Amino acid sequence: MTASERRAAMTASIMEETGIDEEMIERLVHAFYGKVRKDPWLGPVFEEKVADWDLHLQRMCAFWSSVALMSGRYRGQPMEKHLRLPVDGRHFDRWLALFRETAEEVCPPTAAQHFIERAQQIAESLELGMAGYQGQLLTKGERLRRPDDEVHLPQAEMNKT
Ligand code: HEM
Repeated sequence: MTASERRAAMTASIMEETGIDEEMIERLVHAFYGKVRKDPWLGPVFEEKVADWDLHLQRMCAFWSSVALMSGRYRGQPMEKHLRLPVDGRHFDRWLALFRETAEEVCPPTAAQHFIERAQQIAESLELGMAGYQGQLLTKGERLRRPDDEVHLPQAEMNKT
């Protein structure tokens, strides 16, 4: 068996076990970013960076296909794209809450769980990487917290301070 045949076999077996296919990934990615764009914590951070939403959504479908189905469709450097964003652990919590909510709405339970577990692991590694970039070494379970004036806060949060 060649490497690409092995990969195809692996993808086929994950699809069979989880029920995930490219169409489900597309529905999940589109529904999730629909919520992200309306979210007061996350929406403005994305609007600032993403000029071409069709392209972003295509990349995110390829990314999730690679992560969830091991299809190898995505090639990129996600860490590099996040290091300088004005966010901290509060934004990651929000991102994960929206992702979990959407996965549970769009996917059957086994598939939702498959996506959520991977999202949690990647979110944790992005947060750790971002902390390192800010000069903070997080211990296990510790969260990245940055000064309020270095991150994007929703209007309601800013009024509290
Ligand atoms: C606080 C949470 C997050 C925020 C605010 C955020 C924001 C963004 C933004 C603004 C971009 C576009 C960057 C650009 O085009 O310059 C982006 C790209 C991306 N994000 Fe996130 N992100 C977050 C969490 C995550 C998580 C948890 C994952 C994975 C599970 C993820 C995966 C990606 C990927 C794969 C890209 C595309 C990189 C590329 O263009 O190749 N992000 N993100």
